Amino acid sequence: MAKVTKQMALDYHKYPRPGKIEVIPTKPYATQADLALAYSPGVAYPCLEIQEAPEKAYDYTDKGNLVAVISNGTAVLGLGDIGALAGKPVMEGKALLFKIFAGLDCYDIEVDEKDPEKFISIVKALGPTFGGINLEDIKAPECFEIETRLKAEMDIPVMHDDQHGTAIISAAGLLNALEIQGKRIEDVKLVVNGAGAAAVSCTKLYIALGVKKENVVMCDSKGVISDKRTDLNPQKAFFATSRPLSSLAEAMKDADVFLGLSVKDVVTPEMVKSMAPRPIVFALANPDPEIAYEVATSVRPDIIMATGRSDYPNQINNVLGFPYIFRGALDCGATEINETMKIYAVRAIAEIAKLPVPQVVNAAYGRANLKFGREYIIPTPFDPRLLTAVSPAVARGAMESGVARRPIGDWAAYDEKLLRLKGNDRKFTRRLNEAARCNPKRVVFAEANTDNMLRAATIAAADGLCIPILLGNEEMIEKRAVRLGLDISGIEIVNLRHDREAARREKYAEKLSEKRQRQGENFESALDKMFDRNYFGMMMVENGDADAFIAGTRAANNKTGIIAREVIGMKDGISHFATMHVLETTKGTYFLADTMINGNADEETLMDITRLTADAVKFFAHDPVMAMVSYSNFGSNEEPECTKVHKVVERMHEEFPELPIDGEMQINYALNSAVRDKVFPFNKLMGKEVNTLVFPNLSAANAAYRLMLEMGVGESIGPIQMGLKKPVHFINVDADVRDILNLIAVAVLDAAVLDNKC
Ligand SMILES: NC(=O)C1=CN([C@@H]2O[C@H](COP(=O)(O)OP(=O)(O)OC[C@H]3O[C@@H](n4cnc5c(N)ncnc54)[C@H](OP(=O)(O)O)[C@@H]3O)[C@@H](O)[C@H]2O)C=CC1
Ligand SMILES: CC(=O)C(=O)O
Ligand SMILES: [Mg+2]
Repeated sequence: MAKVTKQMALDYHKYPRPGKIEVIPTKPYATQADLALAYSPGVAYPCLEIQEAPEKAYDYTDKGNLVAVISNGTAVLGLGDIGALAGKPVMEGKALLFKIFAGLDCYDIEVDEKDPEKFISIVKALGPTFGGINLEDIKAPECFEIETRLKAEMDIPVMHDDQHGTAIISAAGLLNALEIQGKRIEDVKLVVNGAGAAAVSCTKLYIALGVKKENVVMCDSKGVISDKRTDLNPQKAFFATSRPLSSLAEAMKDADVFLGLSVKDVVTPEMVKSMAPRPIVFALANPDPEIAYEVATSVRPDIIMATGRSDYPNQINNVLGFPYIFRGALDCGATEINETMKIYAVRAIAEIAKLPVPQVVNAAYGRANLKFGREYIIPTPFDPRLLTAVSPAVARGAMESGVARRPIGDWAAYDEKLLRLKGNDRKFTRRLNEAARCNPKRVVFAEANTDNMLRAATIAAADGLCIPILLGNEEMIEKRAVRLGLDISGIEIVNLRHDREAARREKYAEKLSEKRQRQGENFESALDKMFDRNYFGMMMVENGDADAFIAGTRAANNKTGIIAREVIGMKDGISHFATMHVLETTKGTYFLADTMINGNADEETLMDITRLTADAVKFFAHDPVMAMVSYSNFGSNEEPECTKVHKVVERMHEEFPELPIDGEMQINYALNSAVRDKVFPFNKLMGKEVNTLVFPNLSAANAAYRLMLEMGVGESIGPIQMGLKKPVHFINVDADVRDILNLIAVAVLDAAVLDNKC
């Protein structure tokens, strides 16, 4: 599982633009008429409708899909009172999670106000904007009063996630952990460390699920909460014990369950050793738990251990709950999030962990075999079933408890809606990365001495995406890593110019000269070439010492392309290689070729590009529907540039009659099937949506994909090399880390398919 360094986290937040979220319009805005509808004068009509009937805000605005994450920064993660502004990255993070996991729009709102009364009135005044309010990282005891008042005074669901989100997720984990450990909830002795927002709510929910209050001991920063203490607020006083316990260590003796929602490192190995047989330890302080996972599991092999971290098994983090809880609540117009809804959510989450784990989840966690048990008591945040299980459960809970203003009638249609939502978040890119992680391959980075390549290689290694081999001078690479704050320990570095590589250089030179003797290559000239990182790196792939090769941020692609032809060679029956870009847009996934290599493609070259593109689209498990793009339509212009495309279309129809391909055609006809089918009813793509565009030349293809990217079209993957015998890929000079990571995934998958293993 991925380990992150400080530098990786800072870079992630800073590049390519600061922060993690943006606002994207959902309606057309291109014309004067659009603007007259979006704003004045047209906008006045929905305003007046809403004035007359306020519930119409759910029809005419984003209110029903919009959540606010609101914090005053007084208890941010386990970092304490770091202030509203410093908490913003956490709140932006939650906004991102709302969007990607549940399709909910979300604004993060950091309020610089610690006075509960003033904070309440600020949040209350924001009510008209939102469909729900997620209070976050507000310290106890103020959070209790704040939440209680806002719930009572607002007509939309308000939930303090640190209290109830944590309670719901950890309760689901607890039910499953008890089942595995063979303990009954009514019998267990529970020790809770922390008596703040999260701890109080978790313990109350556990009691609602069956834990006996007299079996609970709670501690705060001053020690055991006993009935002798005079400094207790009402929430703490509720849990005060009469047992004569003076410390956490004493309380932990013979306890069945420990729940930590406090601060790091307050639990010792001795305390865990003293617990009852088959103990359960939830050490949930973030980012560092009350006791480290390795330490607790090493002293008690019979333990079930959970933390709030993603880099250990059993992550109990409220991300498993809040997106889906708010989704369900908003979709049925719930006025609140109540106990019934919470308990329904607990049971739904707990049940998912017992079902067989989908491959995408295993792949996301680099695991082959997640299975209900000691190291898997709770679903992982990447489990796509959470949305379709938890949101309907929450909505049913709302309806049964009578708080749903817009009850769901058609559950099948609701499931459909949720399934559609699941498909919206960079599906292609995610699947690509998940598939690559199934079978990570050895990837040579010829340009490990550039910042972005080194960053990408390090992330890919940590993420289990590939096994990087860095080409270059160890000292320089290590210095660069230190400067960038990257942890490259365990990553192989090959200094191809060093004496210790002499034997390998000679072996590769022999192979290359043998292969190319009839092109005038002798051993000496080949040996010279082995001092060049591109030759050496590609020879590693050719010789089986690596599975894939990546370069390009430094070298001109046409030069590396020539080397690739010499070293790797072309696929059978193909004379030209080419590149394709995949673009993920809000309209769907598109494949564009040739975006990078063939300057003036003649008919033969275009034929190769077209064949290769059809195969490459199939490689990505898509059915190609191909338009051959030009500035003329089906022979309407007889310029050589158009007839070239026309002839390729004819040849493709002859050679591949089953392949949906047509042209030449202008881009608007390619992308608008209704207009195309109306104007050219004879076209062979009738009723089909084109997903693959082959351009007549490099200028057009390159300009098209770059134009779309500059216009903010979304994620692009490429350039994906097509036509060489082995996975050798060249990235753009201006590639950022994300581009390189995507291309690594392509290269790994390419290598895995060559190996026939994935
Ligand atoms: N994994 C997850 O999903 C979640 C984890 N958390 C984590 O739980 C922790 C608490 O969060 P939250 O409840 O929001 O914060 P609060 O500020 O509301 O509560 C913190 C509590 O920890 C207690 N505490 C501090 N130091 C110690 C100590 N040495 N021994 C015992 N108790 C101590 C405080 O005691 P006192 O009352 O005396 O000040 C207080 O009761 C944080 O680390 C947070 O990251 C929170 C939510 C979700
Ligand atoms: C996860 C979370 O909300 C917290 O640690 O505060
Ligand atoms: Mg929190």
